[in-house]
Amino acid sequence: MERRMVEIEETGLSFVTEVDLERLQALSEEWLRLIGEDPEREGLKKTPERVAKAWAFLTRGYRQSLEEIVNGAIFQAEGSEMVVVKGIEFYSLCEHHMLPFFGQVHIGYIPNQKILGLSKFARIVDMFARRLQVQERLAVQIAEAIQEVLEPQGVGVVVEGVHLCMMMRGVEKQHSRTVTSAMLGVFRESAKTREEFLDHLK
Ligand SMILES: Nc1nc2c(ncn2[C@@H]2O[C@H](COP(=O)(O)OP(=O)(O)OP(=O)(O)O)[C@@H](O)[C@H]2O)c(=O)[nH]1
Ligand SMILES: [Zn+2]
Repeated sequence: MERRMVEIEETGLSFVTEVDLERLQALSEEWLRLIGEDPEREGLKKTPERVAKAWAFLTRGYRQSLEEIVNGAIFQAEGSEMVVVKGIEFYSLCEHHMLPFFGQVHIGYIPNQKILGLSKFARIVDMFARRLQVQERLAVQIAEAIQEVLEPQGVGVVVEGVHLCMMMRGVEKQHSRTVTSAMLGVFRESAKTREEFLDHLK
């Protein structure tokens, strides 16, 4: 597959990513034919191009690295009080149906001399959400990334999500919500620490 760096305007953002846009575009055109549409009709003329760009954006997490995301925003800090960043919204795609699932991520950690720039938690969430995912792995990958970057005393991640594959098809359940979590270090070992974290989420 030919991959090269391309600049993409999408969702008000311009970003450079390595993706074969022409091939994605050709495949979306074929997809339109296969579902019984006419890719030549007025409304659909630019659709394959839009779809290719949208998918480049929705899967940009594959082409990002933790190092680039964190960008050195690690600071020395005294104290070992819990830090909680909650309600970080995410949009992801389930790997079984490639349909959206979305919701919120809550992160807590207890520093071990190093703290992270607050916006970087949201960037880490997006880096793993903008891929094909299962919600369980999303929680684990976020927790492990924070562990790797900060080596904290512990980290806890809770992900709450709703899955369109369960809403607009399949079992068609509109009100079920899925909660997954990953607890590392003291968040795993100490029930008290875990409780303190979960109390913050109430
Ligand atoms: N554990 C987990 N399962 C997921 C996630 N996203 C989607 N799924 C499930 O993946 C499963 C795939 O099941 P299959 O029986 O192979 O596929 P299907 O026939 O389309 O299943 P239905 O959705 O029940 O119609 C379904 O139960 C989905 O609900 C996720 O993030 N985590
Ligand atoms: Zn699914």
